Amino acid sequence: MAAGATARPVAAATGERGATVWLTGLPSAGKTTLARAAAERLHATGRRAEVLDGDEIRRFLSQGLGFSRADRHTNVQRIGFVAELLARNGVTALVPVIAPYADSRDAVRGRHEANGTQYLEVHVATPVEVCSARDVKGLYAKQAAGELTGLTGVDDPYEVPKRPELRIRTQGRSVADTAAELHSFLSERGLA
Ligand SMILES: Nc1ncnc2c1ncn2[C@@H]1O[C@H](COP(=O)(O)OS(=O)(=O)O)[C@@H](OP(=O)(O)O)[C@H]1O
Ligand SMILES: Nc1ncnc2c1ncn2[C@@H]1O[C@H](COP(=O)(O)OP(=O)(O)O)[C@@H](O)[C@H]1O
Repeated sequence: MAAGATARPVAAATGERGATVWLTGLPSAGKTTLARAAAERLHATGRRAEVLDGDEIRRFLSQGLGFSRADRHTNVQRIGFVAELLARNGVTALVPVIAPYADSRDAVRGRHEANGTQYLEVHVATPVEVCSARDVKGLYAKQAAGELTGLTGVDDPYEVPKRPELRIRTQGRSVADTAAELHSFLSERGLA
């Protein structure tokens, strides 16, 4: 039997539709906050959801990879592979990972489509000035101090998604407001 062919009936048996929901955006854009809020709301209604946290993945699945273009591509493909496995088994895989290159994101989308698995790209569209002011992990300050180079959106590329399924603006909005927008979007897609 072809690899993967055994997995699909599981989702059918539980009646749950899965999907990969990839939240792409700059560091401190709000990807993790929104992914966790979405998972919490899905869990509260008994839905199966997992957050594939970028930092955790880099610790376990992508240990040793850095932030070169090639390493970021490899990281994104690995995460995409795992997300698709979850999604095809009825789980909503929420992926708050920068994924700065359009061709990397498109390759992940392509594999989902080839497997008939729903893939939704959500651009967490927060301007770099706002991200830099939030600076959750102190990376923007480190870059400004010359202690870090290759920071996405500052001195490393971020290719803005041209046709995401959803673009969420977070500037000047509360987390509750943007989380509600994401939840409504998931509801419209039959995922919540
Ligand atoms: N140089 C550089 N550029 C961008 N990000 C950096 C860098 N160095 C460390 N970090 C931190 O790494 C976190 C995980 O990155 P990702 O795996 O999401 O990135 S990628 O998709 O592989 O580009 C990412 O997490 P988030 O802040 O949650 O986006 C950053 O905090
Ligand atoms: N409307 C909003 N949506 C999401 N995050 C917001 C919003 N407004 C402010 N924030 C804050 O921005 C920060 C985003 O951090 P985080 O979610 O870790 O970003 P990322 O995962 O993209 O690096 C959090 O401290 C969050 O509370």
